[in-house]
Amino acid sequence: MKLLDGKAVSKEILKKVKTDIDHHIEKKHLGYNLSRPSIAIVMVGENAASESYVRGKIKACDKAEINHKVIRFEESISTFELISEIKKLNKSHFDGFIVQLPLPDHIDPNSIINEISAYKDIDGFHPLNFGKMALGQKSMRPATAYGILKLLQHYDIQTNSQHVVVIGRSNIVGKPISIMLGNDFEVGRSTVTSCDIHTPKALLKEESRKADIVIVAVGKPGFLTSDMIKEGAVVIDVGINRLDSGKLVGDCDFEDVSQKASYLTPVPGGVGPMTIAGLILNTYEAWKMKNLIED
Ligand SMILES: Nc1nc2c(c(=O)[nH]1)N[C@@H](CN(C=O)c1ccc(C(=O)N[C@@H](CCC(=O)O)C(=O)O)cc1)CN2
Ligand SMILES: [Mg+2]
Repeated sequence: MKLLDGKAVSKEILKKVKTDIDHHIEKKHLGYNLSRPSIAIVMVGENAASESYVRGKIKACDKAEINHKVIRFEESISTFELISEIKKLNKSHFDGFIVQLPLPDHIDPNSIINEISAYKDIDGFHPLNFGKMALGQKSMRPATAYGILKLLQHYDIQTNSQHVVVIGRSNIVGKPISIMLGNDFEVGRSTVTSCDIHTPKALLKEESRKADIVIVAVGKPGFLTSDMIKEGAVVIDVGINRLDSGKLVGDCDFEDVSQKASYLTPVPGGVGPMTIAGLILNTYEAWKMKNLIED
């Protein structure tokens, strides 16, 4: 079994984004002195896990030399007030921004995401970007799904004509990765089966045991076991679960699944860092779009 080292691949991507930005700035696109990209990260209330992920995003911005600002609001902010802050950010100098999820229970995330300018939506969650992504058009793409594609590509793992089983259908991971792998692109053209936590276990197992690639994103430690995969399957573990002991684990029974899988993402150090790489790639896209830089 080979580990898919998301930490190392992410590092490589950040380095490349930095040098690509340097290159555009040195070239003085259209005769202008371009400023480096700058982004804002909106955080509402307090959430220890979100704090940790945002620290990761800040570190990544520093590595790629992307300017960043964290904007914090009280847990008690109303939907209306938050939307008015989003409208300000839409008109701001920032090339892009995100609203860190989850939001407090009294705020419907869709009502916020729908207000973000699609041009500044570096999470790729706005319906316009999601729709473009689904249609196979150029767009900002949901970062985790984008990161997974980059990881598969880095390790030369074929997706063409492969049977992929995705377990989980969240808007931020399961749904977009199912669509992207089903699209008609080189990293795509898969036969995708979409399952979730409600799929009867016997049916799920019947499907997942046929899969060349299993992507699990259900948020349940130990959910995927070796009897649910075929020998040599590629397993992408999107789960990030903190046990009472403080240990971070994914959705796979790691020891068990590693006996049978050909490739497996560790947790931590697998998909998590690739999510951040996806965000940085989207930032670079948004910056190029704003400055009319073509590829
Ligand atoms: N606005 C968004 N909110 C959320 C997203 C998102 O893409 N946009 N995704 C997740 C959380 N997430 C990014 O925000 C995220 C999760 C995990 C990691 C990561 O690097 N994990 C590390 C471990 C980190 C730790 O020790 O706590 C790893 O797996 O190695 C990065 C980003 C939900 N919200
Ligand atoms: Mg097959």
